[in-house]
Amino acid sequence: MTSKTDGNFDRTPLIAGNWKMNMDHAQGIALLQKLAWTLKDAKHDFQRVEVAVFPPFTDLRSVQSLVEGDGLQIVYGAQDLSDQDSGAYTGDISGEFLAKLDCTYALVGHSERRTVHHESDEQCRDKIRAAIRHKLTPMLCIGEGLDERQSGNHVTFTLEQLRGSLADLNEKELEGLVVAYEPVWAIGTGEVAGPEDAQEMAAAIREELGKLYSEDFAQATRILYGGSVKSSNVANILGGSDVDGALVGGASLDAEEFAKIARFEQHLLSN
Ligand SMILES: O=C[C@H](O)COP(=O)(O)O
Repeated sequence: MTSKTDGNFDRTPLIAGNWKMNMDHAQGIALLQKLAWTLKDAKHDFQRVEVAVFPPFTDLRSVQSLVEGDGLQIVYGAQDLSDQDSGAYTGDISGEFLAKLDCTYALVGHSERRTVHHESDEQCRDKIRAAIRHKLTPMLCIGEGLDERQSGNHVTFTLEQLRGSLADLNEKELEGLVVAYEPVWAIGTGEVAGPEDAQEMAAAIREELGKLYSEDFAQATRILYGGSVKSSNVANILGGSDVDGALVGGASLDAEEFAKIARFEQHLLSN
């Protein structure tokens, strides 16, 4: 096991920006251009720390053109996908369409999908299946609400979501899976789980993946933390040995701030 402070990572860290329902396609292009310039100026090594953005569906074609046209190393994904591939599903978006737009990732089961749209673990599992069918890497989001946290039931609750969302899926299909732990009470609220909380849950998730699959799979799977991550707290949060990156909401809408988050190593090394 290597530690982050000696300059080595067990897994390639991933800093992901979820724009949520912000940024039309013109704004999205301006944001992505600024992010790319800022990271280029900082000589960011994308092989060392991967950077991804999750724009709204309507931005994805423009994002694809910019990334391809300018040869950017930033990757991108969709905020959701349908569990179906085509047909009479008004308003839904097929993984097939997302694959045509060269998306790398698809978020599945973000807490805002689970709460606002009442998505169940079973639906999340079907969406993961759909992502896999179209060679999109699923980023499964799980995490407890305030009640579970306050009652001390947060680990049990979150691991149940993990098991429910992965039920019947095998290790081979899930290769590359990313899990994002997002305590709902810390999303967009300014409340941040402490580094110990993030590490506690990431370690529990990894242990559970080891039980469900193999130890190799568990060790290879990246586990991110999400919830009010900023440049001022990212280094602490990512200090935990099982926390492999961040899923960033609000702070990803500011190119300079998000670039600083992606450059978290600078903070780690100066600590
Ligand atoms: O997908 C991102 C998470 O919901 C975190 O959002 P936030 O950074 O605005 O709290």
